[in-house]
Amino acid sequence: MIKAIVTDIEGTTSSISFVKEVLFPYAAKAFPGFLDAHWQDETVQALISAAAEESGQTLETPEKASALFQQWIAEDRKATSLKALQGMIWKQGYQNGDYTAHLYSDTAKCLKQWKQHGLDLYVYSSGSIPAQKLFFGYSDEGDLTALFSGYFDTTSGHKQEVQSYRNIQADIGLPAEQLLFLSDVEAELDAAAEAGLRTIRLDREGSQGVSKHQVVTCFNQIDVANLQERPTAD
Ligand SMILES: CSCCC(=O)C(=O)COP(=O)(O)O
Ligand SMILES: [Mg+2]
Repeated sequence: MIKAIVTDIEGTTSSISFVKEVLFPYAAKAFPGFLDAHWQDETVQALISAAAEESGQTLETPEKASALFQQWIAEDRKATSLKALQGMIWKQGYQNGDYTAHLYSDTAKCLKQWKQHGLDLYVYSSGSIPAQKLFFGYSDEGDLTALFSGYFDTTSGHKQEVQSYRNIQADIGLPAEQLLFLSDVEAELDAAAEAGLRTIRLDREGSQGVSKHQVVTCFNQIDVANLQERPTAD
């Protein structure tokens, strides 16, 4: 039996456009001011050092660092340092009421039903864990953080790598075949399946074509009461 669900955010619980057209531009615009104000903070400096190492650049001024992060945002780079800094910047936007996090109309209802059915719920996103908590804490449907038993980000590994799902499975502490991973990205689902997880692809627009995985267009189509485990290969 499936005992826990691990869900992606962008394209799965929530629209890609909210992330790309609201969150990313907000962070890009706020980066220069944020880095000016927090340049001496120990945590920020550690993240700048990580970004300098990853990029091979010397980031000795807030201006140089801002330029790099703005380039990475434009490229949708999933760098852990960028994601941590974005999370810090988005906090202010959520707290000011500049936006709430988009959820598809079925998301909150189904997450609540699945939880009520006895399933443990987890998030796995490239957004940092603090950013994920803000996302579900300030969602269109209010604070949903109580529904989740845990959160995973790129500190568990990148989403298209098999080892990331092995790490997550070990942290959750359930056999891989009792975990269901939901995502809109085929390569993420392939990696999760290779680690032994059950997978379902979300095709929210109904336009993504063929998949090796079960495909649904909304969470309502996932019948958790009848979800079979992935057969174990032996
Ligand atoms: C925590 S919301 C912002 C998500 C984000 O930064 C991102 O890059 C989207 O990644 P996902 O793994 O959810 O597709
Ligand atoms: Mg996604």
